[in-house]
Amino acid sequence: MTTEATHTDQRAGGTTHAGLQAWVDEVAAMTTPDHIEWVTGSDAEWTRLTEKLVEAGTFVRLNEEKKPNSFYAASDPTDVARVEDRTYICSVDEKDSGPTNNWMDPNEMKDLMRGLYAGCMKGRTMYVIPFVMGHVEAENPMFGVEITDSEYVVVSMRVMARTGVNVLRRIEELGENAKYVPALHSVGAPLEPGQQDVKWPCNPEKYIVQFPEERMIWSYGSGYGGNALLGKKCYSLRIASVMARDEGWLAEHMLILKLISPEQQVYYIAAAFPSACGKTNLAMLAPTIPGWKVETLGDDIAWMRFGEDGRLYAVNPEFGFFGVAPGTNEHTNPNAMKTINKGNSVFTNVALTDDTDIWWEGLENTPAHATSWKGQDWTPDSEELSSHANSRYCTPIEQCDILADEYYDPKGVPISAIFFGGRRKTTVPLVTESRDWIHGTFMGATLSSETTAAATGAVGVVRRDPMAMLPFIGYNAGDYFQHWINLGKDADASKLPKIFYVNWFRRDEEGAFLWPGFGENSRVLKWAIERLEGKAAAVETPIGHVPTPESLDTSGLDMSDADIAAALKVDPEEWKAEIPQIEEWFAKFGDTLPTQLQVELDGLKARLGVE
Ligand SMILES: Nc1nc2c(ncn2[C@@H]2O[C@H](COP(=O)(O)OP(=O)(O)OP(=O)(O)O)[C@@H](O)[C@H]2O)c(=O)[nH]1
Ligand SMILES: O=C([O-])CC(=O)C(=O)O
Ligand SMILES: [Mn+2]
Repeated sequence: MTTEATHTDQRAGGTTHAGLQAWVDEVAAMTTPDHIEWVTGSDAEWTRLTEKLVEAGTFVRLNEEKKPNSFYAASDPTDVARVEDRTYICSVDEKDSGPTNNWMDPNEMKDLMRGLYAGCMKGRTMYVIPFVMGHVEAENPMFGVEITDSEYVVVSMRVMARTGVNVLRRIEELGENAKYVPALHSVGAPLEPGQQDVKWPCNPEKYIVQFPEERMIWSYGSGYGGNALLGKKCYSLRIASVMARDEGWLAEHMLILKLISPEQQVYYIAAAFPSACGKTNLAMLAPTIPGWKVETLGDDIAWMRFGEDGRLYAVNPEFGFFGVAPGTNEHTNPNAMKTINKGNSVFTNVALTDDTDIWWEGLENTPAHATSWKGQDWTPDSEELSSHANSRYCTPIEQCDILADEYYDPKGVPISAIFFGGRRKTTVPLVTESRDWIHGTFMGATLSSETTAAATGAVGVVRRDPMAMLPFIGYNAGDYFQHWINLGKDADASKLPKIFYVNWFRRDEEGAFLWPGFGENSRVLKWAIERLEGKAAAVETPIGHVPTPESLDTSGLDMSDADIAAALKVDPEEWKAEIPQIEEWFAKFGDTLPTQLQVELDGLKARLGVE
């Protein structure tokens, strides 16, 4: 045997876990890759794969001085965001996918996709990525194995999840008792012998499919973000939400932050905002109010279980940040900037500067010339944007200077407050406190937001996005609401997190944001904490408790009293206009809508004086 062949054999790897090996063999027989590699997670492997991506033109190595060990990628212009209309929950019973998900019979879907998968990895390498969401030392480690034919995915998965040989060894130790989510991914672009590859292989036909009963994921056609990094939305939200329903916990689209008061009191807060509505920014907040400090635990996903003390504990299952690039800068998110400047990151669909650094709209030091994400010359006078609105940085969480030590605790942190928030130009005030858990669940269930570029489709359209989970609930959303209510009912009410509804995005008549946001959002965190402590005043309104102008700390804030009042305003007329939309939304659920939510709606109508 030649040295080269030995080397290849080592890479080929394999596992002593019979079930896993059988699945890998079955997928290989179906997709017919040229090679199979078991991903180890070693540095040498990272170097080899990133070099391969550079050679293929998918990656450009960035300036070592500015972004060490970092890469720029531009995707195919048709493959830039999650594809919600191509995302399916293939439960056995259609009813279980509910009115908010696409559904197809699981057997029909498998037949269809087997047709697509047949030979789809021809000419490519099939990578097997053992990973764990959360801690490998957790009581029930949440394993997954992603099979993919994309090196970009392998490299990104290494940043976003704990991957590699240590995880595989743990799966093998647990043997057939090890539960793992099989997650199959292909870009759907086989290569004929001698055929030149493109920089960003993908297929115009895309399917992002969850099989909830089997805890299994099949993804085809896309190489980007939540479509392809299957540990993230597909597993940690869609599949995990089904596990959570069955086992009595919550898998949520939430950041987790640690707030430290000037008196050194510590509070943990979780917050759910729809995609591209401010989770990463709030998670890494640099408070503008003196003496307050924020540390980060997570920016996108929270798994929450009740602890023995009756409190709700949250862990972040991820290992990196997949953050929206545009708008990120030294002012809005200095902590993200520090994190990415340490390197070891992948930047997708941003602009490439002439000194091989990256740039995007909103970043400081606008270059006189750059190459846009579409590969075109770009100058500040260009009509087109340099970066796609859903361009992203993918960066290791451990590089974040303000990462809280508790991130490493598999038990998680006890949550004191949950924020729901959306992007609304009108109607929704800066912050509203719910009366109790059920009212808070109602706020979450009726959460609305303007659509963003994080998913394909129209941007800026107001839609209901319950708990910021509309694209991520892996089952019937009516049952999901009931699950939230049940968890509250079974808990000690005094230990439940308090629920708040926030909106950083209200506009004035000229269309400008009323609230400065970002670091100033610390003022809202402070008010919420003072409400928990019984220290801050509030006005009772038909929709809940909002701050009195005096109770919100506005010292040093450059904002007129009129603007503060406008940001906090509850306008009954605007809310009356909201009612038919909520009714239409609730009507979708038929008899799966929990009666408690109907009671909440009736109460709101009565308080607003709506018939
Ligand atoms: N006006 C305003 N914009 C904000 C604020 N916070 C975030 N944004 C902007 O909202 C966009 C998305 O913010 P992110 O924090 O990345 O959103 P996210 O919720 O983490 O998004 P996903 O990663 O898609 O789940 C960025 O362009 C931010 O600049 C805020 O307080 N005020
Ligand atoms: O999943 C993705 O592609 C990015 C993300 O966090 C979201 O859209 O919420
Ligand atoms: Mn997200």
